Amino acid sequence: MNRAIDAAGPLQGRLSAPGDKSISHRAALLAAVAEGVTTVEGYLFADDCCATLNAVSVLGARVRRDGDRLEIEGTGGALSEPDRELDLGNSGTGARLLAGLLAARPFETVVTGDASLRRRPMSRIRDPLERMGAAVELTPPGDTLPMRIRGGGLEAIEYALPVASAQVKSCVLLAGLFARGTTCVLEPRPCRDHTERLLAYLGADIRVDGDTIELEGPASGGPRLRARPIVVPGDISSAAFWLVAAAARPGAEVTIEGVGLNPRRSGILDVLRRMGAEIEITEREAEGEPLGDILVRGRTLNGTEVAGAEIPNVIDELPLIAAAGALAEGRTEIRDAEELRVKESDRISAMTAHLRAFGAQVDEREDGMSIAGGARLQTPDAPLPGYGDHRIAMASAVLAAACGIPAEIADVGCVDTSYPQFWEHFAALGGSTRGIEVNP
Ligand SMILES: O=C(O)C1=C[C@@H](OP(=O)(O)O)[C@@H](O)[C@H](O)C1
Ligand SMILES: C=C(OP(=O)(O)O)C(=O)O
Repeated sequence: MNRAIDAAGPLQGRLSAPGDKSISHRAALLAAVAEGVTTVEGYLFADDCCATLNAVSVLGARVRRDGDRLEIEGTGGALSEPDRELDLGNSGTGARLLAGLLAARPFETVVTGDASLRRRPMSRIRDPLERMGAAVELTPPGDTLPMRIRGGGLEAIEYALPVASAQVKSCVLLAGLFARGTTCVLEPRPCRDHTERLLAYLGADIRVDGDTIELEGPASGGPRLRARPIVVPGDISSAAFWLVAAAARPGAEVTIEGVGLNPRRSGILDVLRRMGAEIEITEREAEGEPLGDILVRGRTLNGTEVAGAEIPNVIDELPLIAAAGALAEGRTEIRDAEELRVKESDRISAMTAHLRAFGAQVDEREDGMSIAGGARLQTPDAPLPGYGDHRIAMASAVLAAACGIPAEIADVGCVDTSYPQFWEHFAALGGSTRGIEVNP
């Protein structure tokens, strides 16, 4: 299915962001090894997080869904041997975090995923898990999925992350929950800390001091995570689509309610403010992760630079920041973002191609791109490929909405990976889009 975005006026209105994808994965995984029944409100029922739920239920956690509410009866750590391969679909987070839990179990599991996930690098989790004592076999030649893990008998390690990746950090911590001794992880740059927060909330013995995280393994037997209710905030990475669509278009005014404002995730607000966006935040009372409503009024934006320590904070918003750069006056530089090349698609080359199709001038670099703003954007000559990558498809839809010109995005099914209500929300804010059946 393709999607046509019609020319329309500036977006207006308010809506609630869907549940946070990163926190939903962690809620499912930690509840599965906790003692007792965890209730989860606001879980993201999108393809990625449903794949994680499915995996934990195959591993013996009891999962019940009642409307938007989820109940997960934990195994207390004793995940059971699965009777089939675990397919994490498109989800890097699901596959890499789950591997941390499987590394602790004395049986063999095969973890696989869709064609995109089977291209993504997995040696980054194999290396620390093997040092802890698990046997992890990846598929040659690229050390990718399918991955065969045989775990058990883990020893804690001290691990300096070679890449600033919250997935690798979390994988090591989840294994460390079951390892003998104190697991210590050092981050080269701050990346999202939802795992640390949730572990602390569920009673793990975890300490964070600057760039160092220490986690105690079980004193005896299993971990002592105790089920407690989890409320998942709205996903700032999903809210960001509307924030950018509104910020870059004079006349737009959009409020996104209930958005998670974890300081390691909210860099998109800093970037947009640097570009001149008008943003007002109303914080809300919340336990756990900080939360608030975000109001954005549209203006003409200016270019900016995004690099260094800011990159992990905005890693999933970079396609959108590139789109904002094409809409801004002046130059936008994105550097130190080579990780984008190993996401669901090569997001540097995908966004370069899309922005050029809209008429923007872009220099592609190995670790980012340089975008000359101020170009007169136009309708692309042909439907833009979605590259099977939800963020690319949605960022390009937003670019069309923000400049008010028609465009067609191909194969938009990938949007369900993280944001199944995306088109509905687009319409709720006054956008006009149409599904187009494409004959095979
Ligand atoms: O831990 C997480 O939930 C995530 C970490 C990031 O990946 P990396 O750890 O590969 O940087 C991010 O891109 C992904 O969407 C979610
Ligand atoms: C990179 C992403 O997710 P994952 O790594 O979990 O596939 C994303 O959602 O942009």
